[in-house]
Amino acid sequence: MICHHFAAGSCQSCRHIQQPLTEQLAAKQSLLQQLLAPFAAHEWLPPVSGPQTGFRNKAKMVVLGAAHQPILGIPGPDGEPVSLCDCPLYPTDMQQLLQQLQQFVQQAGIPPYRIDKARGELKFILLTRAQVSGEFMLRFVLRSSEAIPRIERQLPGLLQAFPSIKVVTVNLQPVHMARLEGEEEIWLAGEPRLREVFNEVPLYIRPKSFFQTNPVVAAQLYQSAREWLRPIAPSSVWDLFCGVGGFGLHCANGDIQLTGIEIEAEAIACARLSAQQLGLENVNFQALDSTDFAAGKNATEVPDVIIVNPPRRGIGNALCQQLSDFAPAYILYSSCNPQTLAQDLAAIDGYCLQRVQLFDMFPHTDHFEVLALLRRNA
Ligand SMILES: C[S@@+](CC[C@H](N)C(=O)[O-])C[C@H]1O[C@@H](n2cnc3c(N)ncnc32)[C@H](O)[C@@H]1O
Ligand code: SF4
Repeated sequence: MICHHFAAGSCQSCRHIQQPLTEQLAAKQSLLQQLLAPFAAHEWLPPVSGPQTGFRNKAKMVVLGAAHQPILGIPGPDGEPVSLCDCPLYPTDMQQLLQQLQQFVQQAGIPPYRIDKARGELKFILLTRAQVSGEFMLRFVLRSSEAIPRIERQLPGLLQAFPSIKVVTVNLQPVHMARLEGEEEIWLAGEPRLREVFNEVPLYIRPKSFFQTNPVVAAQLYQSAREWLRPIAPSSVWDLFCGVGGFGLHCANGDIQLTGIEIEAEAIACARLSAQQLGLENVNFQALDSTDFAAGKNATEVPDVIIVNPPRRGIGNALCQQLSDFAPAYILYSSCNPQTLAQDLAAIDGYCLQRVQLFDMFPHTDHFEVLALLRRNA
């Protein structure tokens, strides 16, 4: 695939973009097979991939340049700002809105934050798109509340030009060089959350909750989890690191007792709303640390299936030990990091690797998602 930013050397985020997708997939599959070789999987399903372009639903733009000429993108290799509003990973309507937002910042006269001088106001613009509707959630990450009146003055014009913007917030990040977002989120306009739908399951995106960034592939991942668990017919399921509930809600039906555990309270609020809309009553979503939750349970409370979908660091030794002790009939592990997946599999005792499938959630990069089903040894 061609990306003129990559070809010019101004953005190198997609290391493999010039390689055909089939070759990229073959390399990922081969690495995964190598890492999981010690576990002798019974069944390897073929990799799942989605479109090569326009697949990403989330843009995190650094705001660079000056107030009279802001640029949304990244600092280039020579330190000069590079506008990534036309990055081909985003759908066309999202690219158009990013262009418009670049103008919006200029018209509102909001000075971009300068890391070198620790001066200015606007640090990032975060834009998320719902695939089902083409609606957007727009967030401004600011150093302070000083620029909010300027945003509010220009906002009605923007919302009129782009009625598909449904949620607008400001996130305050007063700390210099700190992580992307701060604690405080201020709602400016529209609705409290963005609605997405995968496989007829409503899912909600709120400012601070994690959401999968490749909707086409994520929908297939959740659907596969649902299909893999169907013949097992569990009566109870835990979904640990559940986020807004995608895995658990896909597997739930009126008969399954579902418990979802996630550290972010906003994500749990979304999961509860989805469950309510699906009319599911046997569900219990709680904002807790997964390891602490498991530590508070005893062997009589263990479900038939435990789903885990941790961040890149994996589930860690303590939770691996707890899973080994609990010994549920099945563990369904969805991982975005095959290295920590392999470490965790080695630390879980008493299981065989029944099925594995690669989901190419992050084309053109080294990253991918893996779904692995573990069955308790007889
Ligand atoms: C890879 S995301 C998966 C989310 C969800 N399963 C999905 O499909 O969207 C990992 C999630 O784990 C949550 N998380 C991180 N550390 C956690 C912890 N110690 N206990 C529970 N959840 C945690 C994050 O907030 C994030 O939502
Ligand atoms: S992130 Fe976008 S602009 Fe950068 S290399 Fe990838 S496709 Fe090109």
